[in-house]
Amino acid sequence: MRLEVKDLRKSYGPVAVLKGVDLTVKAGEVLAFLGANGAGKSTLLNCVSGAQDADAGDILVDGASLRGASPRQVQDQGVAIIYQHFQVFEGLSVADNIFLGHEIKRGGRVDRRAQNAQARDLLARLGVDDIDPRGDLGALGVGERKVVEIARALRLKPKFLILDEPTASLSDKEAKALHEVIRQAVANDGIGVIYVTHFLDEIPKIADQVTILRDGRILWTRPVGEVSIADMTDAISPDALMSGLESIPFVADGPEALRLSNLKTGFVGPINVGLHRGEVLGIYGLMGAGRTELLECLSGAAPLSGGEMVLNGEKRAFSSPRDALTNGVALVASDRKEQSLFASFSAVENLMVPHMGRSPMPRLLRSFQQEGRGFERAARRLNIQPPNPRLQGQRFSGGNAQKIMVSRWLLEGSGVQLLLLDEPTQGVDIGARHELYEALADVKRKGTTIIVASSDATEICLLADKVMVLGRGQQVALIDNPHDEEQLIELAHKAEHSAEQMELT
Ligand SMILES: Nc1ncnc2c1ncn2[C@@H]1O[C@H](COP(=O)(O)OP(=O)(O)OP(=O)(O)O)[C@@H](O)[C@H]1O
Repeated sequence: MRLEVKDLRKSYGPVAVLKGVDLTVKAGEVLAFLGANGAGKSTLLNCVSGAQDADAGDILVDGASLRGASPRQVQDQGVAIIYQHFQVFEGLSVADNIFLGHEIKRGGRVDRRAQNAQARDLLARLGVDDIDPRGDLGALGVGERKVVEIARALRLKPKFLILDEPTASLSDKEAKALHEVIRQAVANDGIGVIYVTHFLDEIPKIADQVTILRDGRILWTRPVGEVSIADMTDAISPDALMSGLESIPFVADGPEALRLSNLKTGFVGPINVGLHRGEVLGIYGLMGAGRTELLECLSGAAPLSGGEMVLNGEKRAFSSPRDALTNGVALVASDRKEQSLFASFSAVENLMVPHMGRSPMPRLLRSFQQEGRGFERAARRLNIQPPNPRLQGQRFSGGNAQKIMVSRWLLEGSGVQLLLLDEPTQGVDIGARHELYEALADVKRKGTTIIVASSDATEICLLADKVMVLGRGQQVALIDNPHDEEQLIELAHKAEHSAEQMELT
């Protein structure tokens, strides 16, 4: 049994994105599907899943064509897709999520007992026995939520499963558990998997074959045992700057730029930390630990409910992100397509957001030429594709949208003194990730204080001068010059676990 993509082509207006793609996945095989931001991966997945129509070519499952099929028909033909953005719902039980849209009914009513029993069996087949099908999905961590999505997909007994960046916001430990679940699914049911990721380290752990999509065409497909991480990096991003990635030493100079004393917001706190100009604080914790909530409070998007924040010697509590921005504090949110990117604004307008409210000149009189040059510089620096300043924000691929969001605050004259970044490299390809680290190092050198939250312990150790570990809203550790990734992972998991125990007792 095989899923075949044959000479698939797709253009958006005059821009050809897929230029004749051929791809084969066999039953019982995991194919890692890799490519730089904007290479066309999502476009291909959307054509396969029926979400978009290809212009030419074919998609075959066991010889039967899927061209022109609706997403429902594609699902009925045995192809399931799990998107990066979660499509499970809090407020519903795990079993209700698994059976959503396909409820088991008895006498016209949902048979919860049968659903719970079948959900338990499904999870057990994946080697998972610690998720209660009756429990609310809201109580689960992100790794477990992904497992629930996989169980839901497998309930329809697909022949092929497509996973789009499934580990994007998972800790290393959660990713490992998810790999095990996928391996079980492949071993039990012989399904074929297409696995899209930007984390090259996980490829040898999960994939059998590796395919590289570059610029709308397949560059090569090879067995995983025959390629190194360097081969993959080079194929994805030939110009990537891979050497010289080192932490930049930080020397405290002058008074503190930021002091948080017993700060509380929602379930988070008390938080205590002091930072200087040019110092980088990493916030490490599992999803749900309170990282985003803390950043939102500092950026004026969520209220401060206790303690205080002192910025450059003045006590502050921002009433809105705009208020924060006026005072030199900016946040790049993790869900940029939802929260930060203006979908209908052009790329250059998105980039110029920090300057808009401040420019004394009316919009029409501002220098388009200057803005264009700013965009050109940012596009060159982070390889924003396509480098078209007039393209609407919503037309950029996920990773390129992220590059635009971060670039906003890296431009000269953005006036930012405290830069808050939530998962800044999520969805960003290997080459651009390194460019982004370099760009942040520049910002740091110029004296901007940075707080960066990430679920990637390696990234935290590389960027941060100091790391705060959060677990269920509590500050569980503050470590200077972090270098031990395992220690961070252990601390975060332990904090989560002991909080769970405390709740149970
Ligand atoms: N609706 C659209 N209109 C115009 N161009 C589009 C549209 N959707 C995508 N594109 C362009 O198609 C190209 C491929 O995008 P796609 O999302 O498939 O890339 P990707 O490989 O999934 O990238 P990423 O790793 O960043 O998610 C990009 O250059 C993008 O700007």
